[in-house]
Amino acid sequence: MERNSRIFVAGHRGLVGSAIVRRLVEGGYDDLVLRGRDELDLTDQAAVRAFFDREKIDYVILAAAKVGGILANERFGGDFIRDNLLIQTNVIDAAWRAGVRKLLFLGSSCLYPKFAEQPLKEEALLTGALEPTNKPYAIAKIAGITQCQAYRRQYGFNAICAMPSNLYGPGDHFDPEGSHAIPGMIRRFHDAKMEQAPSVTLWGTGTPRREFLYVDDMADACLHLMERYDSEDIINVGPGEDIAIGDLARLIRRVVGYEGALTQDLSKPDGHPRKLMDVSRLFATGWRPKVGLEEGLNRTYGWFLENAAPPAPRPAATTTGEAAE
Ligand SMILES: NC(=O)C1=CN([C@@H]2O[C@H](COP(=O)(O)OP(=O)(O)OC[C@H]3O[C@@H](n4cnc5c(N)ncnc54)[C@H](OP(=O)(O)O)[C@@H]3O)[C@@H](O)[C@H]2O)C=CC1
Ligand SMILES: C[C@H]1O[C@H](OP(=O)(O)OP(=O)(O)OC[C@H]2O[C@@H](n3cnc4c(=O)[nH]c(N)nc43)[C@H](O)[C@@H]2O)[C@@H](O)[C@@H](O)C1=O
Repeated sequence: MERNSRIFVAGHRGLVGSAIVRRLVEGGYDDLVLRGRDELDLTDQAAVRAFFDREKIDYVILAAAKVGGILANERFGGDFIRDNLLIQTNVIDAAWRAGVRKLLFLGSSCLYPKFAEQPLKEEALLTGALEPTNKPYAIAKIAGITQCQAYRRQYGFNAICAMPSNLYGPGDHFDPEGSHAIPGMIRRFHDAKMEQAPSVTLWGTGTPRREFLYVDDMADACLHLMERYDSEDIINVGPGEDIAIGDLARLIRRVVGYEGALTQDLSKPDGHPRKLMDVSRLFATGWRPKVGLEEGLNRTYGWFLENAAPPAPRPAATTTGEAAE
């Protein structure tokens, strides 16, 4: 990608999209095309076609999608499959029709079978039953990968597909119910600290393991792949190490500075028992992550405090009716 290329970052306000914009600006790319959902609804095929006809885009990084944690995926599967099929089908097709030179599509490690051999090689895709909690989302994403591969074979369209591990960092969503594990736990430990609550509830058994990549490393990997990767084969993107959810919770408790107890809500789903990916294909291209989990959590909590923390609870009124000191 040349510094003056016209680059459309779809989903530029999201966790990944905003990190990609930061990384592009840092790299001196000065012709970024950014459209929020309010300006361009990517589920609207006519609007997407008209946008690509008008804007003469050179490169597309598709970081727009309907995304959420395990509970949101379990509860709103219709939204997840519909919106993701529409967004990706519209953008990939319109980009090809408009002569876009290269497009990056983002899958996810949760597309792999629930019980595939670990660490997960890219060849494991479609070799076994999916995890039920995010099957609608996973089926949509697998369709997106298949569309990219079919457009490369039939039309010579240079679309590549990355499979990110779980991601976290500045710009994440901290809603305690709909978010992913790290932002959800940061929010709950923070709220418990502010309210001096005696304990925090952990979803599920805490035994599943997850691989977490800091979002600025993800953004760096996206640019690396846009510059160096032109294969139809999917490519895993992650740090190549994972952590048990229970250990993650204790680490986040320390980062937030909460001193209460941990309880479990076994009514919440565990999801995949593990989905550690084999990242040797990525590492063979010379890329490595830079931000470890504890450092990433500290940076994320700092961003949360600056940008997303709810107002501190008002001190309880004293008997004289004035606020306590
Ligand atoms: N977060 C994670 O742990 C992982 C994410 N991924 C993938 O990375 C990509 C980005 O995810 P992430 O950044 O976390 O998601 P976010 O929810 O943070 O961002 C998604 C973005 O897509 C935009 N969007 C959603 N629907 C539409 C629409 N109809 N029209 C236009 N824009 C739309 C949102 O806009 P708005 O802000 O207006 O809602 C938002 O900016 C996705 O493809 C996801 O599948 C893969 C693995 C892990
Ligand atoms: C990212 C990727 O993968 C996602 O699936 P997931 O990895 O299972 O998502 P998750 O981060 O929400 O949960 C991870 C684990 O953590 C446990 N857990 C504990 N406490 C909280 C908690 O407070 N919130 C959440 N969300 N999970 C918690 C939770 O029970 C589960 O065992 C897809 O939805 C899909 O979005 C996708 O692409």
